Amino acid sequence: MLNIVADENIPGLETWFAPLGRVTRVNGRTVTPGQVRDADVLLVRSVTPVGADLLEGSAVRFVGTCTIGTDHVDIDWLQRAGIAFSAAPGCNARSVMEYVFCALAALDVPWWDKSFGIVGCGNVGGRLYRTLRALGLECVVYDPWLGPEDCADLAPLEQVLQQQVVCLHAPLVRGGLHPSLHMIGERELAMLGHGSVLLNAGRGGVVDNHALSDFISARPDIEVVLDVWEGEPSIDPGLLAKVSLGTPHIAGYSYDGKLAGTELIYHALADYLGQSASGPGNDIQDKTVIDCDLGSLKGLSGALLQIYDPRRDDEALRHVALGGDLGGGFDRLRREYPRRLEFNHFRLSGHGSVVPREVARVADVLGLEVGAAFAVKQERK
Ligand SMILES: NC(=O)C1=CN([C@@H]2O[C@H](COP(=O)(O)OP(=O)(O)OC[C@H]3O[C@@H](n4cnc5c(N)ncnc54)[C@H](O)[C@@H]3O)[C@@H](O)[C@H]2O)C=CC1
Ligand SMILES: O=C(O)C(=O)[C@H](O)COP(=O)(O)O
Repeated sequence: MLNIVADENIPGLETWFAPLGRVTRVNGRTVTPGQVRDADVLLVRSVTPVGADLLEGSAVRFVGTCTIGTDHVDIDWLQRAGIAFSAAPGCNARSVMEYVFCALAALDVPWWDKSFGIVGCGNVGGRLYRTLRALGLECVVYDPWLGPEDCADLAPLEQVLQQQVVCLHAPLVRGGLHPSLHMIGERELAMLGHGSVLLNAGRGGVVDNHALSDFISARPDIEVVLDVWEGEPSIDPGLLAKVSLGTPHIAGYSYDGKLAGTELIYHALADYLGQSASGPGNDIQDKTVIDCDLGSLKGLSGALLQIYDPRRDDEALRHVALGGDLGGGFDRLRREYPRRLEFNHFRLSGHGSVVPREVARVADVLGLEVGAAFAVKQERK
């Protein structure tokens, strides 16, 4: 029987993988070579460094990470060792995009009236870019691997950093032509415009956290939102104290996104094993009704917070920091993360009887259903 060793934080682990083999749960942060030596398959999330140190001499023939990011995996070594590898591209991209809008709503930023800069325009940044453009917002993109045929709004990094909201969605790349490690340092931070928002939901190391900490002290006009940090889970409590919103690397933690990661790796493993399998499906419920004010875009922004309010994650992280065990608390918050569903599981409804056409349009672009109780107001031209 196939021996599958897997991070215990993979949702739906037994439901999905038990039909393929015997599943042994391990702690992804502390898994040892001894625990994987006799495994055929290793399934991880982003907290497990995977390479020679863990797998040399093991029986592992397939590694799957149920995440978008792959910076924790030494893919070249796996290739040299003849070990098959799969990641889960795009699985939680919508979750991260929704985090961006909810974070802006939580900071009371009128996002429908801002210019945006995006660094890294792949599954996450690209989804955000297309949504912003569909909303009619100004948005420029820095991505050194893209050309004008991929994106009409490419711009130099300097220009991207001068927008009112700057969103970082680059992977952590340590070498090669375009390394991203500390690509946002003292010099780049100084390019941010007065009163702008800087949000990092890519990887902590893309921003020099030490430089960022000094920068925030000198520039209190900038709102910084950090979901990812250098040194996770033992992040800098001084930096946490300074940011406007700080969350424990959960931007991609919608239940849908996590489950999609599991599902993609399940199919990759089934393919590798030469099995055709449809899998067990998911148990995500139908629409929840949100009672809200849809009389204005500000009201719609408030409705987003009823779906997901990142201030709760921020408060929980600050609370564990006060307790003294920030590293342990950071991981515990992630392990015990509540089930958060994406926008398409909600129907906006509530007081008032008409919704301005613009609000209905924006809700639609964001993937939110407006309840039938509302008649969309036909504004006079
Ligand atoms: N906070 C969270 O919970 C999550 C964070 N992530 C992070 O976000 C990253 C991006 O995710 P996806 O868009 O799905 O990945 P992707 O691989 O689809 O796209 C990454 C994009 O970044 C670009 N890029 C590479 N080097 C760059 C550089 N030096 N400067 C600017 N752009 C660069 C690539 O050309 C590509 O277009 C992931 O690698 C992961 O590290 C992903 C999911 C959840
Ligand atoms: O998919 C990615 O890449 C992410 O950043 C994940 O949201 C990270 O989640 P964990 O693997 O750390 O649980």
